[in-house]
Amino acid sequence: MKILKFGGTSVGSAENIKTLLSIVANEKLQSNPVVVLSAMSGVTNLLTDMAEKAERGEDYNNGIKEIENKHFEVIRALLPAASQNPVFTRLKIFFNEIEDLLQSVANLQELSLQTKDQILSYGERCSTFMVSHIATQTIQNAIYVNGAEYIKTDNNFGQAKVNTELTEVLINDFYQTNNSKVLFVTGFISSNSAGRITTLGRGGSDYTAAVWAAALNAEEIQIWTDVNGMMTADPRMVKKAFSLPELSYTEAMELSYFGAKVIYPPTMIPAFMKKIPIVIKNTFQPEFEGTYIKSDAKSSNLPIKGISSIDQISIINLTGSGMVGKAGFSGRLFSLLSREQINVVLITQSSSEHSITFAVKPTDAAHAISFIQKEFELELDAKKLELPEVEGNLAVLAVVGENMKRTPGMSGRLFSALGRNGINVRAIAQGSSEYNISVIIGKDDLSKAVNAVHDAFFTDLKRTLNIFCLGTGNIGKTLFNQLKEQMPFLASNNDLQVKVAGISNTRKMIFNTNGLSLADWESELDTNGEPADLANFVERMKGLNLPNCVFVDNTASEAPIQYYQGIFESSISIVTCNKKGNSADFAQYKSFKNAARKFGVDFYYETNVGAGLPIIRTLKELMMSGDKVARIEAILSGTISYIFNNFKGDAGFYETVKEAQDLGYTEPDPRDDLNGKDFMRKMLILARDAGYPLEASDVKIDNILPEACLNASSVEDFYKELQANAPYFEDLKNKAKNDGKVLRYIGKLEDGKVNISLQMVDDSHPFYMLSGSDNIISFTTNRYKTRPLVVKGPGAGAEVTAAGVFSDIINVGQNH
Ligand SMILES: NC(=O)C1=CN([C@@H]2O[C@H](COP(=O)(O)OP(=O)(O)OC[C@H]3O[C@@H](n4cnc5c(N)ncnc54)[C@H](O)[C@@H]3O)[C@@H](O)[C@H]2O)C=CC1
Ligand SMILES: N[C@@H](CC=O)C(=O)O
Ligand code: NA
Repeated sequence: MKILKFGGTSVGSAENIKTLLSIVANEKLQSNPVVVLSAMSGVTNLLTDMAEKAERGEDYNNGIKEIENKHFEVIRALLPAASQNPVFTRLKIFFNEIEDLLQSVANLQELSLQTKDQILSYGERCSTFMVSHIATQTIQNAIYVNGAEYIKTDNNFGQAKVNTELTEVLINDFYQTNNSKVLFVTGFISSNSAGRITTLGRGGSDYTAAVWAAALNAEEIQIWTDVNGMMTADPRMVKKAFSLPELSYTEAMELSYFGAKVIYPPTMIPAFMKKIPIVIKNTFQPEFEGTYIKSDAKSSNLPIKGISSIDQISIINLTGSGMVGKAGFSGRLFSLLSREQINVVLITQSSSEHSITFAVKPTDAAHAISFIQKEFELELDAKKLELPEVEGNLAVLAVVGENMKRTPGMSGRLFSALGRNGINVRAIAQGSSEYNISVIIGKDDLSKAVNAVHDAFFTDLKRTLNIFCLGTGNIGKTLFNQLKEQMPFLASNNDLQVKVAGISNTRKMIFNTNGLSLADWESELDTNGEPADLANFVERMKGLNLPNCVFVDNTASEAPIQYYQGIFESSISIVTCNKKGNSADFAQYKSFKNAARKFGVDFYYETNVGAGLPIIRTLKELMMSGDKVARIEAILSGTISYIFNNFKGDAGFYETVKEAQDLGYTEPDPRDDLNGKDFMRKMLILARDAGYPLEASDVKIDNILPEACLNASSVEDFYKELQANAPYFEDLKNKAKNDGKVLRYIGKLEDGKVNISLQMVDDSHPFYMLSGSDNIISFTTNRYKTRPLVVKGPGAGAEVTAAGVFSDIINVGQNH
């Protein structure tokens, strides 16, 4: 025999009651279930509200009308007219009794807990009477049972304690003579030895179900609610939360203690004691298997079962020498708090015994402090104890699961997820059961923390990276295309989901925490974007406080650089192809590196040198393993490389530069390429990464342009000057050709000095053979001494650059 308990929403409307009855009818095919019902959703609140209004002498009549309508609407919808009258009549009697009670409350302007229980009891009585009567239409032998008559309690109105022995006898006696029937039992309500109504407190209908199940040794309790069982986290906070197929009783207890509102486990203890399995089912999706809570839950391979949280908590810190070595101190403290009915959520004590921290509900904090001040007055006066301090605006996050037991690395995983996301942990507690690790963090960080921790533990799910992208030009646009194309690949091969949470260019900006569509981000930005505002873009990114966050700078602008430091400080990683940051003054370059390290995030800029070619990471890996760079020789301007590779035969210089620009090789301002500045930036970044604290002014640059071209005040003028100076470039070309050589613009770092020079090289030079926008770099180091390490390939262009930015982003993802 099974106990089926339905919550408020399941009896909340005609439609839902129909579903409920079909579930009961289906169960009846196996055996007659005992059905426990709650009040219709909203009714208990209405009754409470009316009772309180009556006590204050306010008008409460609208409430009765509302309750009446709720029930009558269902009756009219589900019963044929001829069968409605007996139900109307009985409910009318109930409503009259409620009115009488409220009238006496109003007369006395006093609401005792006893009277309140009496008033609240009508919620379950009305719903259960109504549903049982409707049930008789389709279910044979359905009867109404006032559960208050069989659950006997003490006189603790509002939260009565069950007299188990007596209750079990009464339930069994009743059941013996009625087991051929389908019993519809009121949840939540009970009675004392004098027969007065009492109630079972929070989760009371679950309690009723558990008490009946224990008394009758039921084979299972089904809790029918409106969600898919117990989930790994609150689905309103964590979109990726999923339903758990099985949990142990302990895990269910731990998960529910902090937050998961599906059941209130203390009420299930009678069932736990008798090892009766509990299954949480969804009335609105009956085919869903549900979550099984049982003593022999199959051990799953999930590292944890879930993450629960409380978003409102305060902590109280007690410090002082008076505590050291005093065995009775914490005993006194916590018996005081328990005596005063202050619920302590979590406790930590440092091993020096110099301080105790405990967490309470914010509404209890002030009381706790004043009780402590009274209790420890002597110690406070003698300065053996400091005045207790309260800290508010905090939250608790707890990871829960029996698999954590004796598994090293669990707390490591928790804290590194929190650390990488810049979440400061105020206090920590781990039960010695090792089923639960709880941390106290800032309330504003809770959602970010729960999501980051969920990603860190449930690694079979796709981890989410939230990226905020600045720049939608040549590179930015190409990156979005690549991301769009590679999404399915990333999901299946890297378990990674990249969400573009914000985009800005110089005109407009837009945000979407669910991820902007990569198919139509452009029209989305145009039509729904707000005017761009860089400071605001950065502030909003920080304010959203999303987990696993990356700022991607695809501009050529100096403007974003001033925000890098603050972005790192907010524990947000940066990926950039923009060289302006790393090539400004050395102190700033250094401070970015330090900030990224200090705040535990990544700063990746592979495309600063040689676009997607693995140059920065090659150098970094050499340096990390202790190698020393003796010399770097390199061609690092894709634009100039392209020009020298194609400025041949009849080709004109001006036309070749134009081609390079059209192919997407040049900087937004092509003068930056031709005047050597872009090359200089790359050499400077390499030299710095190789350990030389150089400034831009330390780099000597051979100029390849005539004065007039260098001085051009606009790009348009620049191109005009290139045309006007055609003979100069023709001359250069012919000179090289006549000597059987090619033109090469080569950068060199040696003995800590950097220069970039125009050279004519013959076919014996390793840089002779290049084509397209090829870059080449050769590293001579302690280990690569006689033959250098060489990297060569296309060093400019939108596809290869965006690909480099893309792989930097993926690398950040791998570190999460
Ligand atoms: N083209 C190439 O082969 C390579 C380019 N790069 C770098 O890529 C970067 C981007 O180049 P392109 O895409 O060609 O430039 P672009 O001029 O096509 O696009 C730049 C984008 O940045 C936006 N932007 C500029 N300032 C901004 C600000 N303050 N706030 C918001 N948005 C702003 C612009 O609106 C535009 O959407 C440059 O830093 C360049 O050095 C790096 C390696 C190779
Ligand atoms: N404009 C640059 C592109 C890469 O940084 C170049 O030509 O090399
Ligand atoms: Na590179």
